[in-house]
Amino acid sequence: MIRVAVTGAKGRMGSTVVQAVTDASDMEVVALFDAGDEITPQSVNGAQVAVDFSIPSVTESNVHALLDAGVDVVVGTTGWTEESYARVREHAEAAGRAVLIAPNFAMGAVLAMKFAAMAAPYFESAEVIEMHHPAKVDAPSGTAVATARGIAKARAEAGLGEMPDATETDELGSRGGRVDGIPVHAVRMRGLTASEEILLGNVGEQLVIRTDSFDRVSFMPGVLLGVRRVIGRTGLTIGLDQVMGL
Ligand SMILES: NC(=O)C1=CN([C@@H]2O[C@H](COP(=O)(O)OP(=O)(O)OC[C@H]3O[C@@H](n4cnc5c(N)ncnc54)[C@H](OP(=O)(O)O)[C@@H]3O)[C@@H](O)[C@H]2O)C=CC1
Ligand SMILES: O=C(O)C1=N[C@H](C(=O)O)C[C@H](O)C1
Repeated sequence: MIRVAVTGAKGRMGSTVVQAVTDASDMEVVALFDAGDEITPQSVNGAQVAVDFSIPSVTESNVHALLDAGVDVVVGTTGWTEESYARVREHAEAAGRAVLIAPNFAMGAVLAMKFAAMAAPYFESAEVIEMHHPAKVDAPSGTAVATARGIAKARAEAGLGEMPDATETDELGSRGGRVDGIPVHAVRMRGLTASEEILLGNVGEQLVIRTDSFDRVSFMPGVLLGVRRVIGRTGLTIGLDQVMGL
């Protein structure tokens, strides 16, 4: 049995993870953490892997505390930067432990990011629209940032230049934010859970890649896969695709 701790255990995602781990035949929940609970070598209660779905402002410090407690970590919380990745990579390597950080654990979203990067070199224009429930505290979504970065990297490697855009005035920021030059638009709407549309355009054609999570159970197969695959690794892995052989 894999002994699992969950941080952010009372949250929307954390409580769904607790149920999924409880239902998995090869795992058991051994520790739960929420705001105010201290993560120590004692309080992790022998956990081998922790799953963090907390909040962007605390996720990095949770990961450092979990590594200090001798636990590998699977992270779904957003808000990571190149600098925080670097600090965690260094800590995990020094500790001989593993951290897997994934902006999205839903299979559809993981594949949509992959397909977008594959398609990007063949289209003049690319924009990302992410759509989420109104209780989400961060924008743009971690998934949209990762999608845009993947598109930008693929465009750069293919030698593509600036996208066509004649906009001269945009006082309201209507053209969206830019992630590595790719426009990203965020919608917050009652009724939604998590959706993303990637629009790619050429003269006379458009490709739309869309992924929808209608329920948080959609993230659970990926989270459980991450728990199983993080064991035995060392250092930092970014993206579920990296442990899926994609
Ligand atoms: N990678 C993926 O596939 C997915 C990622 N996410 C991301 O996961 C994160 C959580 O989302 P969601 O579950 O909707 O958010 P919630 O706000 O529902 O849950 C966050 C939980 O973390 C708790 N918390 C606050 N501080 C701490 C702390 N120091 N240590 C441990 N727990 C703490 C909160 O407690 P309190 O309310 O008392 O402050 C709350 O219970 C977000 O960043 C979201 O973007 C979401 C879905 C999928
Ligand atoms: O807050 C959410 O709900 C989600 N957050 C992640 C993100 O920011 O990409 C993953 C998914 O979109 C749901």
